[in-house]
Amino acid sequence: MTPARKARGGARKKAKNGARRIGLLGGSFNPAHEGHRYISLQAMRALKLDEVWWLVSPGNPLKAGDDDMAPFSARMASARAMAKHAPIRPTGIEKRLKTRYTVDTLSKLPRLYPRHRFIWLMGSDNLAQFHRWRGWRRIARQVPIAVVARPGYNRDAHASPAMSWLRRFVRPAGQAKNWTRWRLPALVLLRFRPDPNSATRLRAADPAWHRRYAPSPEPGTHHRER
Ligand SMILES: Nc1ncnc2c1ncn2[C@@H]1O[C@H](COP(=O)(O)OP(=O)(O)OP(=O)(O)O)[C@@H](O)[C@H]1O
Ligand SMILES: O=C(O)c1ccc[n+]([C@@H]2O[C@H](COP(=O)([O-])O)[C@@H](O)[C@H]2O)c1
Repeated sequence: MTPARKARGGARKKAKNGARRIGLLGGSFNPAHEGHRYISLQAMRALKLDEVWWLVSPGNPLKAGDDDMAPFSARMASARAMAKHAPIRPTGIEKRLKTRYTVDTLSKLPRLYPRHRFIWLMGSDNLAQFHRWRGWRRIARQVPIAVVARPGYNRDAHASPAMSWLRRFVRPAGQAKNWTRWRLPALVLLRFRPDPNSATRLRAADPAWHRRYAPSPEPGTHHRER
């Protein structure tokens, strides 16, 4: 091999090895909670990630019309507060890209971030209804998927229609750090200490939670004291 060719090969190798390893946690974050933070940090360790991106959804297609969905700005603000001082990046990229379906988001990301490698993270509640997502088999061919066990959902997830197809692609959790080398589809099941936090529970305790994140009024628009 000529020295120039060797150098080119070396550069290519470096680019591949230097790729950022990103976990994508899509969600409504209505609101963000400790469970999101906990599973993100645990997944970072288990999958040797550089960062976890929280894709704050402009609107989950399966939750369209839910009247307890807070405004995007409040959900985003709660995600920013919950992600503080952690290698977690809340992002409104789906709003910017105008994508609502995960399959569409995932087909755009590689062109925008050619030096990043992505793995999709989700709780087992989402695996239980994954067969209802648009193009779910295509999603499994786009990125590896890591499913995090969630109290109360694991049985349904394992018996789910999606799992009856995905089961043959399950990889051992002990090999989770090798996910960038997996042939797709590939699914890994991660078990951490079960985390009982849920946004449903938080909304039940404080339905007006989003008011805490309401934008402050423009100067001069607040009510005068009587
Ligand atoms: N405690 C948890 N354990 C495991 N996964 C979780 C947990 N909380 C949230 N997730 C996962 O994080 C992602 C985003 O979750 P989401 O924003 O819908 O929060 P949620 O608590 O599930 O909300 P809701 O109760 O409104 O359905 C989903 O993949 C969900 O499965
Ligand atoms: O693409 C779909 O058909 C689809 C259907 C349901 C949910 N999702 C995605 O799943 C993620 C979790 O949503 P949620 O509302 O359960 O937090 C979020 O990124 C949604 O956009 C995606």
